[in-house]
Amino acid sequence: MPPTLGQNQYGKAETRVLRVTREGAVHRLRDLNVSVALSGDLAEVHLAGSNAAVLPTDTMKNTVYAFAREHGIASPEAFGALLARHFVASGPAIRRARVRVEEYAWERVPTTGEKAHSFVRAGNGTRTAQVTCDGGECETLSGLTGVTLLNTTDSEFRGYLKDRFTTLPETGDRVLATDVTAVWRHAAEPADWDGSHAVARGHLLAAFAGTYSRSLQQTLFAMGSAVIDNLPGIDEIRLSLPNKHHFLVDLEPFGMRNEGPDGAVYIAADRPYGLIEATVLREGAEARIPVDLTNT
Ligand SMILES: O=c1[nH]c(=O)c2[nH]c(=O)[nH]c2[nH]1
Repeated sequence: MPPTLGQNQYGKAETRVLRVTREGAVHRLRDLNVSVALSGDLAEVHLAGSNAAVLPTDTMKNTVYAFAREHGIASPEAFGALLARHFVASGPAIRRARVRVEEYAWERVPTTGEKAHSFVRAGNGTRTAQVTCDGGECETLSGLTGVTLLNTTDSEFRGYLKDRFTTLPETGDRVLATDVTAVWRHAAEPADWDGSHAVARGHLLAAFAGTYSRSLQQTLFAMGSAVIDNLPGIDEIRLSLPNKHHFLVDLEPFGMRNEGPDGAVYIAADRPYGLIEATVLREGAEARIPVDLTNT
């Protein structure tokens, strides 16, 4: 029996687009990285070498730039939806279009006078969005990645299972640090995507800061719950939290005690790291965010 074709998709990955909007001397910008993936009835392309159903990926790239000029970029979600709706209708063979967007944030450099055209790249993570259109049905996911958080106290880890390979000492006071990747699903589309994202982000940060942590797992659930509890339009959130370990340095060889009310010195470990991942759902909601979406 000859081999058969399995799941396939194609598209243009990582089209970088900067949209500048000018209102006199006051400029605004949106800086995106857009990845398109189309799938459908594309067997003949792979099996017979017919390109009749293939919209070139080069055209997809051009469409991203042309849409940015023509429609502007209101938000990553709105721009992703414009593109996904366009591409899903691009040819009879295409059944599904998925558009992933990363947004790089810029802050204004404060300047004197009327001019407002200088920006500094904000270093607090990347906003993400994904719009998938299956025929006429579109679903939007929002999210963020690379938001680094750290608590210098209010974190303990003890009472865990121990076997003959366990060496980890129990601790009632440790550093808790992570790089947040989160993806959330909207049951109802917000009127203001940027506002909704800022509120969700704020609740994630506040819950990390405000939770007395007995484990990163517990903190994760508190962060996800804060979003579900405070944003009625969000039904599901998935979080991927690496445990960025900070171990107390052994300073005893130098006759020094490395703890006390005046602080301590930690090794900021790189690898390996714990990886804590979970989905938090509104009661009765369906789990639809793919488990590995937060890892790609
Ligand atoms: O918050 C934690 N959760 C774990 O599952 C775990 N495992 C571990 O070694 N340290 C930690 N910390």
